[in-house]
Amino acid sequence: MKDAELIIQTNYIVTVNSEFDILKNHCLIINQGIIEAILPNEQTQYTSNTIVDKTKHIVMPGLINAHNHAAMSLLRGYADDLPLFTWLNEHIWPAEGKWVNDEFVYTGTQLAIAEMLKGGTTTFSDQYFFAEDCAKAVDQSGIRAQIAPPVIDFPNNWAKDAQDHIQKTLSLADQYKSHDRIQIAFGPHAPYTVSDQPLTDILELSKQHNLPIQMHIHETEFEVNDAMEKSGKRPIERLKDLGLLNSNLQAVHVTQLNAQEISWFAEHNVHIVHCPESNLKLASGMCPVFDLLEAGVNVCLGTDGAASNNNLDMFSEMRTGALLAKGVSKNATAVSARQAIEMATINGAKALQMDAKIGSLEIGKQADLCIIDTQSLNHAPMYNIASALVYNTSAHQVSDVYVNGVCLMQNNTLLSIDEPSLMQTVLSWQDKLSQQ
Ligand SMILES: CSC[C@H]1O[C@@H](n2cnc3c(O)ncnc32)[C@H](O)[C@@H]1O
Ligand SMILES: [Zn+2]
Repeated sequence: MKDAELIIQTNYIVTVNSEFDILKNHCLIINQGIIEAILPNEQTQYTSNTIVDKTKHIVMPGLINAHNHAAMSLLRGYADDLPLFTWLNEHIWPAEGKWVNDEFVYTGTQLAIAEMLKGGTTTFSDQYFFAEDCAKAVDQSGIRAQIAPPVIDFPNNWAKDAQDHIQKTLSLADQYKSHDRIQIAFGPHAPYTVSDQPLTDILELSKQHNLPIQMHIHETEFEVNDAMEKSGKRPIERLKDLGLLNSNLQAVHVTQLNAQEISWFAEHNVHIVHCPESNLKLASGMCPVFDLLEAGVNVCLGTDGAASNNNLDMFSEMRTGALLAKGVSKNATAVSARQAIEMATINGAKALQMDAKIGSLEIGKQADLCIIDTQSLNHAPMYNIASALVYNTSAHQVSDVYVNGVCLMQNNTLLSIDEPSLMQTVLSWQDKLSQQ
Protein backbone atom coordinates (compact mmCIF):
# COMPACT_ATOMS: atom_id res chain seq x y z
CA MET A 1 0.00 0.00 0.00
CA LYS A 2 1.19 3.51 -0.83
CA ASP A 3 0.97 6.41 1.63
CA ALA A 4 -1.18 9.43 0.84
CA GLU A 5 -1.16 12.69 2.79
CA LEU A 6 -4.91 12.98 2.40
CA ILE A 7 -7.78 10.81 1.18
CA ILE A 8 -11.24 12.34 0.75
CA GLN A 9 -14.03 9.78 0.38
CA THR A 10 -17.19 11.09 -1.26
CA ASN A 11 -20.69 10.32 -2.39
CA TYR A 12 -20.21 12.16 -5.70
CA ILE A 13 -17.24 13.84 -7.37
CA VAL A 14 -18.19 16.40 -10.03
CA THR A 15 -14.92 16.35 -11.96
CA VAL A 16 -15.66 19.07 -14.56
CA ASN A 17 -13.29 17.21 -16.89
CA SER A 18 -13.98 17.52 -20.63
CA GLU A 19 -16.63 14.75 -20.43
CA PHE A 20 -18.10 16.30 -17.28
CA ASP A 21 -17.82 12.91 -15.54
CA ILE A 22 -19.63 12.63 -12.21
CA LEU A 23 -18.21 9.76 -10.17
CA LYS A 24 -20.29 7.95 -7.54
CA ASN A 25 -18.59 6.54 -4.38
CA HIS A 26 -15.09 7.65 -5.36
CA CYS A 27 -12.23 9.14 -3.38
CA LEU A 28 -9.52 11.69 -4.10
CA ILE A 29 -5.96 10.68 -3.27
CA ILE A 30 -3.89 13.80 -2.54
CA ASN A 31 -0.14 14.15 -2.10
CA GLN A 32 1.76 17.45 -1.81
CA GLY A 33 -1.37 19.35 -2.68
CA ILE A 34 -1.86 17.51 -5.97
CA ILE A 35 -4.51 14.97 -6.97
CA GLU A 36 -2.53 11.77 -7.44
CA ALA A 37 -5.43 9.40 -8.12
CA ILE A 38 -9.22 9.17 -8.19
CA LEU A 39 -10.39 5.71 -7.18
CA PRO A 40 -13.48 3.90 -5.84
CA ASN A 41 -13.95 4.48 -2.08
CA GLU A 42 -13.15 0.79 -1.41
CA GLN A 43 -9.71 1.07 -3.06
CA THR A 44 -6.83 -0.78 -1.41
CA GLN A 45 -3.87 0.89 -3.15
CA TYR A 46 -3.47 3.81 -0.73
CA THR A 47 -3.61 4.34 2.99
CA SER A 48 -3.40 7.61 4.94
CA ASN A 49 -3.36 9.05 8.45
CA THR A 50 -5.93 11.55 7.21
CA ILE A 51 -8.95 9.86 5.68
CA VAL A 52 -11.84 12.31 5.50
CA ASP A 53 -15.30 10.77 5.31
CA LYS A 54 -17.49 12.94 3.07
CA THR A 55 -19.70 10.12 1.82
CA LYS A 56 -22.87 12.16 2.32
CA HIS A 57 -21.45 14.99 0.27
CA ILE A 58 -20.74 16.26 -3.25
CA VAL A 59 -17.17 17.30 -4.00
CA MET A 60 -16.56 19.71 -6.85
CA PRO A 61 -13.72 21.99 -8.02
CA GLY A 62 -13.38 25.13 -5.92
CA LEU A 63 -15.38 27.97 -7.46
CA ILE A 64 -13.52 30.72 -9.31
CA ASN A 65 -14.84 34.24 -8.78
CA ALA A 66 -13.23 35.92 -11.78
CA HIS A 67 -14.08 39.53 -10.89
CA ASN A 68 -14.14 41.20 -7.51
CA HIS A 69 -13.11 44.36 -5.69
CA ALA A 70 -12.60 42.47 -2.43
CA ALA A 71 -11.98 45.43 -0.14
CA MET A 72 -15.29 46.97 -1.23
CA SER A 73 -16.94 44.41 1.07
CA LEU A 74 -16.60 47.17 3.69
CA LEU A 75 -18.95 49.24 1.45
CA ARG A 76 -21.62 46.53 1.25
CA GLY A 77 -25.00 48.28 1.42
CA TYR A 78 -23.36 51.74 1.52
CA ALA A 79 -25.31 52.95 -1.55
CA ASP A 80 -27.98 50.84 -3.20
CA ASP A 81 -30.68 50.99 -5.84
CA LEU A 82 -28.81 53.42 -8.08
CA PRO A 83 -27.48 53.24 -11.66
CA LEU A 84 -23.72 52.77 -12.17
CA PHE A 85 -22.61 56.35 -12.77
CA THR A 86 -24.71 57.88 -9.96
CA TRP A 87 -23.55 55.08 -7.67
CA LEU A 88 -19.88 55.68 -8.53
CA ASN A 89 -19.77 59.48 -8.92
CA GLU A 90 -22.02 60.51 -6.05
CA HIS A 91 -21.45 57.79 -3.47
CA ILE A 92 -18.66 55.26 -3.98
CA TRP A 93 -15.84 57.47 -5.30
CA PRO A 94 -16.34 60.13 -2.58
CA ALA A 95 -16.40 57.40 0.11
CA GLU A 96 -13.27 55.80 -1.34
CA GLY A 97 -11.54 59.22 -1.34
CA LYS A 98 -12.35 59.62 2.33
CA TRP A 99 -11.78 56.13 3.72
CA VAL A 100 -9.66 53.88 1.52
CA ASN A 101 -6.18 53.21 2.88
CA ASP A 102 -3.97 50.18 3.58
CA GLU A 103 -5.95 49.10 6.66
CA PHE A 104 -9.31 49.45 4.90
CA VAL A 105 -8.05 47.23 2.09
CA TYR A 106 -6.52 44.63 4.39
CA THR A 107 -9.66 44.23 6.53
CA GLY A 108 -12.08 44.52 3.59
CA THR A 109 -10.15 41.86 1.69
CA GLN A 110 -10.09 39.54 4.72
CA LEU A 111 -13.85 39.96 5.03
CA ALA A 112 -14.30 39.12 1.35
CA ILE A 113 -11.99 36.10 1.56
CA ALA A 114 -13.83 34.75 4.60
CA GLU A 115 -17.19 35.07 2.84
CA MET A 116 -15.83 33.53 -0.37
CA LEU A 117 -14.20 30.56 1.37
CA LYS A 118 -17.39 29.88 3.30
CA GLY A 119 -19.27 29.74 -0.01
CA GLY A 120 -16.85 27.39 -1.78
CA THR A 121 -14.75 29.94 -3.70
CA THR A 122 -11.09 28.94 -3.74
CA THR A 123 -9.79 31.44 -6.33
CA PHE A 124 -10.75 35.04 -7.02
CA SER A 125 -9.59 37.87 -9.21
CA ASP A 126 -9.25 41.25 -7.55
CA GLN A 127 -8.98 44.83 -8.76
CA TYR A 128 -8.46 47.44 -6.07
CA PHE A 129 -6.21 50.13 -4.65
CA PHE A 130 -3.47 49.25 -2.08
CA ALA A 131 -3.08 45.91 -3.86
CA GLU A 132 -0.09 45.02 -1.65
CA ASP A 133 -2.49 44.80 1.32
CA CYS A 134 -4.85 42.61 -0.69
CA ALA A 135 -1.87 40.36 -1.46
CA LYS A 136 -0.98 40.20 2.25
CA ALA A 137 -4.51 39.06 3.13
CA VAL A 138 -4.47 36.47 0.31
CA ASP A 139 -1.09 35.14 1.36
CA GLN A 140 -2.15 34.74 5.00
CA SER A 141 -5.54 33.16 4.28
CA GLY A 142 -4.41 30.35 1.97
CA ILE A 143 -6.85 31.28 -0.84
CA ARG A 144 -5.64 31.59 -4.46
CA ALA A 145 -5.91 34.88 -6.37
CA GLN A 146 -5.16 36.84 -9.44
CA ILE A 147 -4.50 40.38 -8.24
CA ALA A 148 -4.94 43.00 -10.95
CA PRO A 149 -4.09 46.37 -9.37
CA PRO A 150 -6.02 49.17 -11.06
CA VAL A 151 -4.61 51.57 -13.59
CA ILE A 152 -6.49 54.90 -13.76
CA ASP A 153 -5.43 58.21 -15.29
CA PHE A 154 -6.50 60.18 -12.21
CA PRO A 155 -4.89 60.51 -8.78
CA ASN A 156 -6.36 58.59 -5.83
CA ASN A 157 -5.28 57.63 -2.32
CA TRP A 158 -3.00 54.90 -3.72
CA ALA A 159 -1.32 56.31 -6.81
CA LYS A 160 -0.84 59.68 -8.46
CA ASP A 161 -1.27 58.92 -12.18
CA ALA A 162 -1.41 56.04 -14.67
CA GLN A 163 2.37 55.54 -14.70
CA ASP A 164 2.47 55.33 -10.92
CA HIS A 165 -0.25 52.60 -10.99
CA ILE A 166 1.74 50.72 -13.66
CA GLN A 167 5.01 50.90 -11.68
CA LYS A 168 3.26 49.66 -8.53
CA THR A 169 1.81 46.73 -10.52
CA LEU A 170 5.25 45.81 -11.90
CA SER A 171 6.82 45.94 -8.48
CA LEU A 172 4.11 43.62 -7.07
CA ALA A 173 4.59 41.26 -10.03
CA ASP A 174 8.28 41.08 -9.17
CA GLN A 175 7.59 40.55 -5.47
CA TYR A 176 5.14 37.68 -6.09
CA LYS A 177 6.73 36.06 -9.14
CA SER A 178 7.49 32.82 -7.27
CA HIS A 179 4.36 32.69 -5.10
CA ASP A 180 2.40 29.48 -5.62
CA ARG A 181 -1.07 31.06 -5.11
CA ILE A 182 -0.75 34.68 -6.19
CA GLN A 183 -0.65 35.83 -9.79
CA ILE A 184 -0.38 39.52 -10.70
CA ALA A 185 -2.17 41.01 -13.71
CA PHE A 186 -2.83 44.51 -15.05
CA GLY A 187 -6.20 46.03 -14.17
CA PRO A 188 -6.85 49.08 -16.39
CA HIS A 189 -10.13 50.20 -14.87
CA ALA A 190 -12.26 51.00 -17.95
CA PRO A 191 -12.03 52.65 -21.37
CA TYR A 192 -13.44 55.89 -19.92
CA THR A 193 -10.78 56.18 -17.17
CA VAL A 194 -7.61 55.12 -19.03
CA SER A 195 -6.22 56.96 -22.05
CA ASP A 196 -4.46 55.48 -25.10
CA GLN A 197 -0.82 55.90 -23.97
CA PRO A 198 -1.11 53.93 -20.70
CA LEU A 199 -3.17 51.27 -22.52
CA THR A 200 -0.38 50.91 -25.12
CA ASP A 201 2.22 50.72 -22.33
CA ILE A 202 0.16 48.07 -20.51
CA LEU A 203 -0.13 46.00 -23.69
CA GLU A 204 3.66 46.04 -24.22
CA LEU A 205 4.44 45.31 -20.57
CA SER A 206 1.86 42.53 -20.39
CA LYS A 207 3.66 40.79 -23.28
CA GLN A 208 7.10 41.41 -21.79
CA HIS A 209 6.20 40.13 -18.32
CA ASN A 210 3.53 37.64 -19.36
CA LEU A 211 0.80 39.29 -17.28
CA PRO A 212 -2.93 39.01 -18.11
CA ILE A 213 -5.10 42.15 -18.39
CA GLN A 214 -8.51 42.53 -16.77
CA MET A 215 -10.72 45.52 -17.63
CA HIS A 216 -14.36 46.66 -17.25
CA ILE A 217 -15.59 47.04 -20.85
CA HIS A 218 -18.97 48.15 -22.26
CA GLU A 219 -20.59 47.90 -18.83
CA THR A 220 -23.43 50.24 -19.78
CA GLU A 221 -25.10 51.75 -22.83
CA PHE A 222 -24.12 55.19 -21.48
CA GLU A 223 -20.41 54.24 -21.65
CA VAL A 224 -20.74 53.29 -25.32
CA ASN A 225 -22.89 56.30 -26.32
CA ASP A 226 -20.61 58.71 -24.49
CA ALA A 227 -17.53 57.32 -26.28
CA MET A 228 -19.34 57.52 -29.63
CA GLU A 229 -20.18 61.19 -29.00
CA LYS A 230 -16.63 62.06 -27.94
CA SER A 231 -14.62 60.01 -30.46
CA GLY A 232 -16.99 58.44 -32.99
CA LYS A 233 -15.75 54.99 -31.90
CA ARG A 234 -17.22 52.32 -29.67
CA PRO A 235 -14.73 51.46 -26.89
CA ILE A 236 -14.22 47.87 -28.12
CA GLU A 237 -13.22 49.16 -31.56
CA ARG A 238 -10.77 51.55 -29.88
CA LEU A 239 -9.27 48.65 -27.89
CA LYS A 240 -9.05 46.57 -31.07
CA ASP A 241 -7.20 49.38 -32.87
CA LEU A 242 -4.78 49.60 -29.93
CA GLY A 243 -4.12 45.83 -30.21
CA LEU A 244 -5.65 44.92 -26.86
CA LEU A 245 -8.05 42.25 -28.14
CA ASN A 246 -6.08 39.06 -27.51
CA SER A 247 -6.12 35.93 -25.34
CA ASN A 248 -4.50 37.85 -22.47
CA LEU A 249 -7.58 40.05 -22.12
CA GLN A 250 -10.34 39.37 -19.57
CA ALA A 251 -13.24 41.64 -20.54
CA VAL A 252 -15.58 42.24 -17.60
CA HIS A 253 -19.34 42.91 -18.04
CA VAL A 254 -19.69 43.57 -21.81
CA THR A 255 -23.45 44.12 -21.68
CA GLN A 256 -23.43 46.03 -25.00
CA LEU A 257 -22.21 43.90 -27.89
CA ASN A 258 -23.01 43.84 -31.59
CA ALA A 259 -22.42 40.87 -33.90
CA GLN A 260 -19.13 42.31 -35.16
CA GLU A 261 -17.77 42.66 -31.59
CA ILE A 262 -18.79 39.07 -30.73
CA SER A 263 -16.91 37.79 -33.75
CA TRP A 264 -13.82 39.90 -32.86
CA PHE A 265 -13.88 38.35 -29.36
CA ALA A 266 -14.10 34.86 -30.86
CA GLU A 267 -11.38 35.56 -33.43
CA HIS A 268 -8.96 37.01 -30.85
CA ASN A 269 -9.80 34.55 -28.04
CA VAL A 270 -10.79 37.26 -25.59
CA HIS A 271 -12.21 35.92 -22.29
CA ILE A 272 -15.46 37.32 -20.90
CA VAL A 273 -16.21 37.73 -17.19
CA HIS A 274 -19.98 37.84 -16.81
CA CYS A 275 -21.29 39.45 -13.58
CA PRO A 276 -25.05 38.88 -13.83
CA GLU A 277 -26.09 40.03 -10.35
CA SER A 278 -24.08 43.27 -10.39
CA ASN A 279 -25.41 44.02 -13.90
CA LEU A 280 -28.97 43.44 -12.71
CA LYS A 281 -28.62 45.46 -9.52
CA LEU A 282 -27.06 48.50 -11.25
CA ALA A 283 -29.44 48.00 -14.20
CA SER A 284 -26.37 48.09 -16.43
CA GLY A 285 -27.72 45.79 -19.11
CA MET A 286 -27.27 42.11 -19.87
CA CYS A 287 -24.33 40.25 -21.37
CA PRO A 288 -25.43 38.13 -24.36
CA VAL A 289 -23.93 34.95 -22.89
CA PHE A 290 -25.85 32.59 -25.14
CA ASP A 291 -24.55 34.30 -28.32
CA LEU A 292 -21.00 34.42 -26.96
CA LEU A 293 -20.98 30.71 -26.07
CA GLU A 294 -22.47 29.88 -29.49
CA ALA A 295 -19.63 31.86 -31.09
CA GLY A 296 -17.11 29.79 -29.10
CA VAL A 297 -16.06 32.55 -26.70
CA ASN A 298 -14.88 31.53 -23.21
CA VAL A 299 -17.31 32.99 -20.64
CA CYS A 300 -16.74 32.77 -16.89
CA LEU A 301 -18.44 34.28 -13.84
CA GLY A 302 -17.72 36.99 -11.29
CA THR A 303 -19.66 38.60 -8.48
CA ASP A 304 -18.09 42.09 -8.83
CA GLY A 305 -17.59 43.82 -5.47
CA ALA A 306 -19.98 43.36 -2.56
CA ALA A 307 -20.89 47.05 -2.87
CA SER A 308 -22.76 46.31 -6.10
CA ASN A 309 -23.99 42.72 -5.60
CA ASN A 310 -24.27 42.69 -2.40
CA ASN A 311 -22.77 39.27 -1.71
CA LEU A 312 -19.87 37.16 -2.98
CA ASP A 313 -21.91 33.98 -3.38
CA MET A 314 -20.87 32.06 -6.50
CA PHE A 315 -23.69 29.49 -6.11
CA SER A 316 -26.15 32.34 -6.41
CA GLU A 317 -24.17 33.77 -9.35
CA MET A 318 -24.35 30.40 -11.19
CA ARG A 319 -28.09 30.25 -10.66
CA THR A 320 -28.69 33.85 -11.72
CA GLY A 321 -26.38 33.39 -14.72
CA ALA A 322 -28.31 30.34 -15.88
CA LEU A 323 -31.76 31.86 -15.29
CA LEU A 324 -30.91 35.21 -16.86
CA ALA A 325 -29.50 33.61 -20.03
CA LYS A 326 -32.73 31.68 -20.47
CA GLY A 327 -34.84 34.80 -19.92
CA VAL A 328 -32.79 37.00 -22.25
CA SER A 329 -32.57 34.46 -25.08
CA LYS A 330 -36.13 33.16 -24.56
CA ASN A 331 -34.52 29.72 -24.75
CA ALA A 332 -34.79 27.39 -21.74
CA THR A 333 -31.82 25.35 -22.95
CA ALA A 334 -29.51 28.40 -22.82
CA VAL A 335 -26.79 28.01 -20.14
CA SER A 336 -27.56 24.55 -18.80
CA ALA A 337 -26.64 23.57 -15.24
CA ARG A 338 -23.50 21.92 -16.65
CA GLN A 339 -22.53 25.12 -18.50
CA ALA A 340 -23.14 27.23 -15.39
CA ILE A 341 -20.79 24.97 -13.38
CA GLU A 342 -18.19 25.12 -16.17
CA MET A 343 -18.46 28.93 -16.20
CA ALA A 344 -17.81 29.01 -12.44
CA THR A 345 -14.87 26.58 -12.57
CA ILE A 346 -12.90 25.52 -15.66
CA ASN A 347 -13.86 28.57 -17.76
CA GLY A 348 -12.68 30.86 -14.96
CA ALA A 349 -9.43 28.91 -14.77
CA LYS A 350 -8.96 29.35 -18.54
CA ALA A 351 -9.64 33.10 -18.34
CA LEU A 352 -7.08 33.49 -15.53
CA GLN A 353 -4.62 31.23 -17.40
CA MET A 354 -4.63 28.78 -14.50
CA ASP A 355 -6.35 25.83 -16.22
CA ALA A 356 -3.22 23.67 -16.19
CA LYS A 357 -3.42 23.76 -12.38
CA ILE A 358 -7.06 24.26 -11.33
CA GLY A 359 -10.67 24.40 -12.56
CA SER A 360 -11.36 20.66 -12.58
CA LEU A 361 -10.69 17.64 -10.37
CA GLU A 362 -8.28 15.61 -12.49
CA ILE A 363 -5.07 13.73 -11.83
CA GLY A 364 -2.09 16.10 -11.75
CA LYS A 365 -4.11 19.21 -10.84
CA GLN A 366 -3.94 21.05 -7.51
CA ALA A 367 -6.46 19.90 -4.92
CA ASP A 368 -8.57 23.09 -4.91
CA LEU A 369 -12.08 21.91 -4.06
CA CYS A 370 -15.25 22.51 -2.13
CA ILE A 371 -17.46 19.98 -0.39
CA ILE A 372 -21.23 20.35 -0.20
CA ASP A 373 -23.32 18.77 2.53
CA THR A 374 -26.47 17.41 0.88
CA GLN A 375 -28.30 16.19 3.99
CA SER A 376 -31.13 18.69 3.92
CA LEU A 377 -34.65 18.96 2.57
CA ASN A 378 -33.72 21.31 -0.23
CA HIS A 379 -31.48 18.59 -1.66
CA ALA A 380 -34.14 15.88 -1.69
CA PRO A 381 -34.86 14.17 -3.94
CA MET A 382 -31.73 14.46 -6.09
CA TYR A 383 -32.04 13.09 -9.64
CA ASN A 384 -29.40 15.25 -11.27
CA ILE A 385 -26.26 16.36 -9.43
CA ALA A 386 -25.38 19.33 -11.69
CA SER A 387 -28.91 20.65 -11.50
CA ALA A 388 -28.94 20.30 -7.69
CA LEU A 389 -25.72 22.32 -7.45
CA VAL A 390 -26.94 25.16 -9.66
CA TYR A 391 -30.66 25.40 -8.90
CA ASN A 392 -31.00 24.29 -5.27
CA THR A 393 -27.75 24.67 -3.36
CA SER A 394 -27.02 27.55 -0.99
CA ALA A 395 -23.54 28.79 -0.24
CA HIS A 396 -23.97 27.96 3.45
CA GLN A 397 -24.24 24.27 2.55
CA VAL A 398 -20.53 24.24 1.70
CA SER A 399 -18.99 22.42 4.66
CA ASP A 400 -15.30 22.11 3.74
CA VAL A 401 -12.85 23.85 1.44
CA TYR A 402 -9.32 22.93 0.35
CA VAL A 403 -6.73 24.93 -1.60
CA ASN A 404 -3.52 23.19 -2.70
CA GLY A 405 -4.67 20.23 -0.58
CA VAL A 406 -4.71 22.43 2.55
CA CYS A 407 -7.96 22.51 4.49
CA LEU A 408 -9.10 26.13 4.91
CA MET A 409 -12.60 25.34 6.18
CA GLN A 410 -13.46 22.21 8.15
CA ASN A 411 -17.06 21.38 9.03
CA ASN A 412 -18.10 25.03 8.46
CA THR A 413 -15.28 26.51 10.54
CA LEU A 414 -12.62 28.68 8.91
CA LEU A 415 -9.14 27.51 9.90
CA SER A 416 -6.93 30.30 8.54
CA ILE A 417 -9.06 33.31 9.56
CA ASP A 418 -10.16 34.19 13.09
CA GLU A 419 -13.81 34.91 12.30
CA PRO A 420 -14.91 36.53 15.62
CA SER A 421 -11.92 38.88 15.68
CA LEU A 422 -12.44 39.79 11.99
CA MET A 423 -16.08 40.55 12.76
CA GLN A 424 -15.05 42.97 15.52
CA THR A 425 -12.70 44.86 13.20
CA VAL A 426 -15.34 45.01 10.46
CA LEU A 427 -17.89 46.41 12.90
CA SER A 428 -15.46 49.13 13.96
CA TRP A 429 -15.18 50.15 10.28
CA GLN A 430 -18.97 50.13 10.08
CA ASP A 431 -19.08 52.55 13.05
CA LYS A 432 -16.55 54.89 11.42
CA LEU A 433 -18.30 54.91 8.04
CA SER A 434 -21.72 55.40 9.64
CA GLN A 435 -20.63 58.56 11.45
CA GLN A 436 -19.24 60.37 8.37
C1 LIG B 1 -10.12 50.11 -10.45
S1 LIG B 1 -10.24 49.74 -8.74
C2 LIG B 1 -11.84 49.67 -8.60
C3 LIG B 1 -12.52 50.97 -8.93
O1 LIG B 1 -13.61 50.57 -9.67
C4 LIG B 1 -14.78 50.98 -9.03
N1 LIG B 1 -15.83 50.03 -9.36
C5 LIG B 1 -16.38 49.11 -8.57
N2 LIG B 1 -17.33 48.43 -9.24
C6 LIG B 1 -17.32 48.95 -10.49
C7 LIG B 1 -18.07 48.69 -11.65
O2 LIG B 1 -19.01 47.75 -11.69
N3 LIG B 1 -17.82 49.41 -12.74
C8 LIG B 1 -16.88 50.36 -12.73
N4 LIG B 1 -16.16 50.67 -11.66
C9 LIG B 1 -16.38 49.98 -10.55
C10 LIG B 1 -14.40 51.04 -7.59
O3 LIG B 1 -15.27 51.83 -6.85
C11 LIG B 1 -13.00 51.59 -7.64
O4 LIG B 1 -12.97 52.97 -7.69
ZN1 LIG C 1 -15.97 45.65 -11.20
